[in-house]
Amino acid sequence: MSSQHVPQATAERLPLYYRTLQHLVTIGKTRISSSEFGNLVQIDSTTIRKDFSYFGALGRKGYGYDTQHLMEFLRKTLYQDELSKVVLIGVGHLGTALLNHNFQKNNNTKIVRAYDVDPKKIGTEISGTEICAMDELAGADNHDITAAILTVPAAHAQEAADLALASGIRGFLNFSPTTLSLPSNVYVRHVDMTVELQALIYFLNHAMEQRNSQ
Ligand SMILES: NC(=O)c1ccc[n+]([C@@H]2O[C@H](COP(=O)([O-])OP(=O)(O)OC[C@H]3O[C@@H](n4cnc5c(N)ncnc54)[C@H](O)[C@@H]3O)[C@@H](O)[C@H]2O)c1
Repeated sequence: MSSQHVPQATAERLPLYYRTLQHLVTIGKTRISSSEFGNLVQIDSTTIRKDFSYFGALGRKGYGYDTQHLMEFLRKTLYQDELSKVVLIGVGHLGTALLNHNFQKNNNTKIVRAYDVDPKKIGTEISGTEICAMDELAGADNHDITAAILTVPAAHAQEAADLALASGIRGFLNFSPTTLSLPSNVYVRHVDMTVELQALIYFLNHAMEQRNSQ
């Protein structure tokens, strides 16, 4: 990313911008205004212009944004021109679904190995990805692995993360409903559909209350 400090909220919106631009390029739309783009991603155009301004002059007044140029810029910014290898830990219901999906629409991220403690699963494959024993994780050289996806029961998330950390992994996408205690140079993102749904329900009800009071 650019050397200028990019706020976390901006960085978190970039993948959505990138995915939308990929779609626009695919359908042959060559340029777009910030307000039109805002309608597509449901973010106000001021925020969009501010987000892009952190990266220099990406658009032109009166012209808008060149979709191909912006998409290529974001691809580099998001490191999508390199293959990111990840591992998955915990091959249960959720882990199996993620392995079957394996980022098929995104050629730049791949689950290269999975780990579990269940002897019945170890040594088998799901959609071509081998399931290895957890015991092998600590000894594995995972320095080329960008991140670990944690889909283990909450009670085992910390021990699984510690083993992954010992093997050199510095990024975690944690689906287990628990907080992890990890060094400050490790980056963790939590994914929780319950939290997302609660936020959605709150916003829906809040919007309804506001409409009723008008
Ligand atoms: N974030 C979300 O929105 C969301 C949604 C669904 C489930 N979850 C969470 O994801 C996790 C997995 O859910 P699930 O339904 O797939 O569970 P599951 O019980 O079907 O699968 C868990 C898997 O983890 C393995 N496992 C247990 N201990 C392990 C360890 N120490 N190391 C490696 N593997 C281990 C088990 O053998 C099993 O294969 C749970 O923590 C659940 O709460 C989160």
